[in-house]
Amino acid sequence: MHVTETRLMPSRLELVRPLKTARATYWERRGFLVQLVDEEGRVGQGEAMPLPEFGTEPLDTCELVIQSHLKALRDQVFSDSLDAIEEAFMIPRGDPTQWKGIHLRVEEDLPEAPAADHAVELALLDLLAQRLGVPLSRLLSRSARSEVEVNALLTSDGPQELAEEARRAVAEGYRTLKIKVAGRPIDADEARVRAVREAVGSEVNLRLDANGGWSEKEALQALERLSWYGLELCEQPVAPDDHQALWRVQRRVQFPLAADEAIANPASIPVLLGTAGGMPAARIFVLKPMVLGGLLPALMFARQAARQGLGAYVTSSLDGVVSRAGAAHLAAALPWGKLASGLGVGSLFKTDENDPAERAFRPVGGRIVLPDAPGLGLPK
Ligand SMILES: O=C(O)CCC(=O)c1ccccc1C(=O)O
Ligand SMILES: [Mg+2]
Repeated sequence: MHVTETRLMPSRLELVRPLKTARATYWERRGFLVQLVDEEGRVGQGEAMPLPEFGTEPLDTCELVIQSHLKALRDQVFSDSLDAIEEAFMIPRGDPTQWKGIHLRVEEDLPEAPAADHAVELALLDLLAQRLGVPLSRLLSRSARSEVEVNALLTSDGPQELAEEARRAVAEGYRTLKIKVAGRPIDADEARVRAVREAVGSEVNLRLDANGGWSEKEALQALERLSWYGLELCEQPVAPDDHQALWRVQRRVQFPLAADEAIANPASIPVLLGTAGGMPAARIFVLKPMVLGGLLPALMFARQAARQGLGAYVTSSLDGVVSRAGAAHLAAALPWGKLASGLGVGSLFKTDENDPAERAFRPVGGRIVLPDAPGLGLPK
């Protein structure tokens, strides 16, 4: 492919109402849209929405690194392959006269910037899949599924409102509900989880997310009490850097724990997966492409987890539709499709309901049916 033109535009999304997690409260999201144009006028799209509380770079670093990547890509010609895209983000070794393809990270002093890498990787993947005439999910895996199940993220605070929101989600067709917990007394969370379970009955999966907001002792107390209501899993019950605590809590509870914030640090991945010698610290991994630096690193992680007998699912990090589209294609390409993905956040933003891209990736009946068009399949 030949990148003849690059574009970078700021983007901003306002939430309908603030989203409170144990880690931060979000009112809006800011980031960048990237477009890459090839020699035949095709346009590949990518997006960065950094989430520094989850280990990505801040907004200003993100912009600088995207600019550096775009400069390195402009007027370059390279092979139409996933390998070429994967290699572009690695620091090349050895004799520079022997280097093949493109290299975006030649300068060692370019800061780590997973959200910036994500944006440029996604635009390259969209463009490559369009050039090859296949949906992005099929480019990632020949056995990709055509649709993905998603969870409903419930955002109310009080038990009654939460129960009402849960009822609406189940009536819409969602089979998995996700509730943010921690950052409040355990009694309050118990009242919330109980209200939801009573509202929706025993067949619906209830998934919790503590966003690292409990101490080990609190996590054990809370999860013992909340497990009474039947839990599918709990994301990140304890602090992200305490893998030992995660492992100890996992040994004490009957349902799987999912490592989310913990996997942002690449150095901890072998410990979490159990490939460093010990037991895995969690049974499931939450893959946020924005935090992991793109779809390809996330897919590698999922394949490694599957080899260890561990599960994985994809969630957005409260992103715009371009990122959510990419994450949906990744979810369809994961080795396991059993766990619902966290991609139904479009309705949390003040976006135009009739925007064709939002419509294409909005869950219907609790699932997203991927477009059949080449690339991301984002309508023009
Ligand atoms: O999983 C979902 O439904 C949406 C993603 C989500 O909950 C989230 C959104 C922004 C920041 C962190 C998280 C999280 O999973 O911890
Ligand atoms: Mg989470």
